[in-house]
Amino acid sequence: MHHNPILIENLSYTYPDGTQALKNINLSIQANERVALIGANGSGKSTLQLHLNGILLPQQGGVKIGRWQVNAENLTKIRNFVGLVFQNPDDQLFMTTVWEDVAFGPKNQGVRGTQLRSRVREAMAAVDLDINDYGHKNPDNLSGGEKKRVAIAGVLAMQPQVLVLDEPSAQLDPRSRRHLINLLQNLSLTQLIATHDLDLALELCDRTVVLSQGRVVYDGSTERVMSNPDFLGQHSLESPLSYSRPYCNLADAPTV
Ligand SMILES: Nc1ncnc2c1ncn2[C@@H]1O[C@H](COP(=O)(O)OP(=O)(O)OP(=O)(O)O)[C@@H](O)[C@H]1O
Repeated sequence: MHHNPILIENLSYTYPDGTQALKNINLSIQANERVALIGANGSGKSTLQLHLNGILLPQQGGVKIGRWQVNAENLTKIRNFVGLVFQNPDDQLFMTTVWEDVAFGPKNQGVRGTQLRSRVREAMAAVDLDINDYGHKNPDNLSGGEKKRVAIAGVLAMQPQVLVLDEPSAQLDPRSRRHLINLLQNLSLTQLIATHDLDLALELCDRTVVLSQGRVVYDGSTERVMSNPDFLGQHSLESPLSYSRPYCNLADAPTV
């Protein structure tokens, strides 16, 4: 039987202080789909993503990852299946060298020896970090964008089926951002990308889910929602640059 990699049904979540962060979320994502998750600050993007590898467990409703319900018993399977890249790489990097950090996940999965070394080498190459230049560095001493790339490499090294990214382009300079976009475009993995970078969403994702105050208020074509400034404005979002600047592509400008 075929299972979608992500299936969320009637999911609600309230933090201990009473903040209702998710309200009856329904979302189904197919294999190899790349979906953008957008919404203003506090709309619930991170809370939703934390449910996808069981850092938060459903209070009401359910989350299925492949064949498995997200619950305490299935956590190991879920975490091998879903790689989550946090918004802040400092929450993810804690070893004393970049090499050890990238190796941490696969080591935990029991990978050793040559296989481990090639996992680390390939994951670092994917994020364009030279293993000879960066392998021995202490992650604490890297720039924000470099840390982000190490965090992504650490997740890729576990060879997940689903990649969940929380604001992957934040802190990246334009060239690293471009590299990241190319990387994500070339990965044949199911991806859910929470982002404020709506141009990145437009470029990478045919489908966008918009959250507003804990609810899904849109699930459909990225082009369609991005070209609707009124709808975006109602949910405290701004049109991406590529739509708000009519002639950013000089070839489209009228000739006088
Ligand atoms: N640990 C927590 N305890 C209480 N409330 C929380 C906690 N974490 C988040 N919240 C609240 O839950 C709501 C959703 O927050 P969440 O971090 O999921 O939003 P977000 O869409 O990821 O925002 P951002 O774009 O700022 O990252 C917000 O109202 C937030 O204040």
